[in-house]
Amino acid sequence: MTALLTATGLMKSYRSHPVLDGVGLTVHPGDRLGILGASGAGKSTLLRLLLAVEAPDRGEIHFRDQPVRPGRPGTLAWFRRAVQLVPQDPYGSLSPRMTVAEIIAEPLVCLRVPGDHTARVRELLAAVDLDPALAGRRPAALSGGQRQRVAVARALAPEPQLLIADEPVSALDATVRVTVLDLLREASERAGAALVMVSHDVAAVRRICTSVAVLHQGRIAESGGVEDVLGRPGSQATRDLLAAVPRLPSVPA
Ligand SMILES: Nc1ncnc2c1ncn2[C@@H]1O[C@H](COP(=O)(O)OP(=O)(O)OP(=O)(O)O)[C@@H](O)[C@H]1O
Repeated sequence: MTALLTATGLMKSYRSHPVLDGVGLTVHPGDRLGILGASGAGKSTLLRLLLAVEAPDRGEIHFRDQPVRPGRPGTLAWFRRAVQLVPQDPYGSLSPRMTVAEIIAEPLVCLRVPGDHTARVRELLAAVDLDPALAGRRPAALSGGQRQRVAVARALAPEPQLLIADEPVSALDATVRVTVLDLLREASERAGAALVMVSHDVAAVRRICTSVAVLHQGRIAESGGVEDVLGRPGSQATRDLLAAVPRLPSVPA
């Protein structure tokens, strides 16, 4: 099967301090890959490279065999449509002046998708289990969980092939984390989009991901199927992460 996203030998240093040191990973259609790492492991840096907002010092990223490098505005329009971000903080990431409907339609407007987006917005509200009556509300009138559902709907709007989620539930109350995680899994599955989720939270990765790569001091310490890596950890980095995080209930059958 052709890979969706391939990263090989990614190196990145800031002021001669190496942050990523030869990172490689592959995402196939339908994968849900968790990138796990402690604070400072290089997760956010890797995410910026994968989103092509920053260039690696060395190494390459390909999306469906096409090279991806940040460059002149417009040159990556195809990639900007195919890969969408679900940001970490639903409080900071939604414009307070826009309505829910405007926020969800925003990528379609930015990507100059023609037509009236009302029907698509209604469909996306349903896809993330939000009441259509919320379409005219502004983010301040929503709960944290509802805001993150809006962020997921916005990311799904342009029918992406890959969602990249940056600690998508770390800013939410423990009580809504599980429902938003499950929603992310179900919505990405239904939309046929692969998922890469960056997290320090073993329980979140275990709950919704199919595979995992453990990032430690800028290198992949180990990677593989979620149950293989987290059930039989082969690195101290994974054992330390497992020791640090409380468990969430497992997914109902
Ligand atoms: N733009 C930058 N300039 C200088 N140093 C940076 C920059 N971005 C990241 N770093 C450094 O790179 C290292 C890894 O940071 P990064 O944010 O990628 O880790 P992380 O795994 O996402 O951590 P956290 O979970 O705490 O967000 C840190 O030591 C950080 O200080």
